[in-house]
Amino acid sequence: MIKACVVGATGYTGVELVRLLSRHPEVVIVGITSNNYAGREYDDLYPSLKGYFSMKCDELNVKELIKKSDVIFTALPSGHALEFAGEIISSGKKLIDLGADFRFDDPLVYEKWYGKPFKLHEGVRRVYGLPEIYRKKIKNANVIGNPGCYPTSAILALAPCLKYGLILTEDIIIDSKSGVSGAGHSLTLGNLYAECNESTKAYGVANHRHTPEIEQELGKICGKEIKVTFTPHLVPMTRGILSTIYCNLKEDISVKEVREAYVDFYKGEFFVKLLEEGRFPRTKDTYGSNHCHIGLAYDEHTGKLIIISAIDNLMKGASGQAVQNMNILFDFPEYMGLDFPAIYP
Ligand SMILES: NC(=O)C1=CN([C@@H]2O[C@H](COP(=O)(O)OP(=O)(O)OC[C@H]3O[C@@H](n4cnc5c(N)ncnc54)[C@H](OP(=O)(O)O)[C@@H]3O)[C@@H](O)[C@H]2O)C=CC1
Ligand SMILES: CC(=O)N[C@@H](CCC(=O)OP(=O)(O)O)C(=O)O
Repeated sequence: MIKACVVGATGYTGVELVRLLSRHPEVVIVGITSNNYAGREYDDLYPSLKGYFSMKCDELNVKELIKKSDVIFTALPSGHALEFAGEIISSGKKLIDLGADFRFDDPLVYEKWYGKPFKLHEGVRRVYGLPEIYRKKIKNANVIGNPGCYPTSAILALAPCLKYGLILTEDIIIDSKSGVSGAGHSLTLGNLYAECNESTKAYGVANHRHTPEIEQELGKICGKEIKVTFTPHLVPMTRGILSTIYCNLKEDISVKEVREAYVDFYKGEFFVKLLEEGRFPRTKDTYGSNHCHIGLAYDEHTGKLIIISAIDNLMKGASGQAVQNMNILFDFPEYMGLDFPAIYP
């Protein structure tokens, strides 16, 4: 059994992590922290876990957490994990950060978009934690920068096309919709029921901070700099991300070849499912699961390839993916503790 701590256990991704880790056959949770609820019983705060997990929330004390754990998950607003990552790494323990602190190859990009100074600590072997692309590197890393939710949906959808050079790298448009849990549990006017129910809005238009993350990863896959148009939308549901992507298929490529490329790229991948021709993903089919569903269509009228992906933002978009990364780090089967379908309907 390995010992795990969750820092920021009372946020939406934190609760999802606790739900998953408390049922994981090879993990025991030895510490949980909260900012506002230190001293409170966890299953009092989250009755959904009554009978499964009970523990008092602690204030954050990094030294104490390091002493008792093998792996520390940080589910905090960006900027915090950077402050104590060095201490965790020098102790030989592993860090899986669900925020953005360790996602960027270029510190200047992180500093520009997240407004915090970046320093990479000595001994850090950092990796972008998208298992379907970086599995081998994840194995040897000690810090995992768990991907953002929108980037996970966009990168998994586009990776085969870019890897095999099937589309033009210009004019890629990513139109994404997210459920409100994507914004976390802090009180924000725009996320109140009366503001977002029966309403859909675009936000972060032409300047969302997931744009550079998506561009970094797509650029590495195809070996050249890439620019994308990315527009996120808030839709009135709790969980889920649906991304509809428009791109230009190269003239000599058939849609049959595209399908074959996806089948090949995701061969043996438990968590990524390519839907049959004519079928398209729905967030409902990934709700509560770690799966990503992908659908493909070719618009003969415009020559556009349309790729649609669906994930659960708290699962494949955050905590499920974090557990998948932990499984790789500790040599457990990748699907351990994640081997269940979506909740339907
Ligand atoms: N929600 C999502 O779908 C996704 C989120 N992420 C990223 O994961 C991270 C966590 O997100 P999410 O769970 O939604 O956020 P929440 O706002 O729901 O939770 C944040 C957690 O961090 C704690 N916290 C906040 N400020 C501090 C502080 N100064 N010191 C110590 N603890 C603090 C909170 O404690 P308290 O409860 O006491 O306030 C809470 O436990 C973020 O970086 C987010 O960007 C990534 C992918 C998807
Ligand atoms: C609906 C909603 O508000 N979603 C969040 C995505 C959160 C996230 O993944 O952000 P990080 O990159 O900071 O981890 C947003 O758009 O900011």
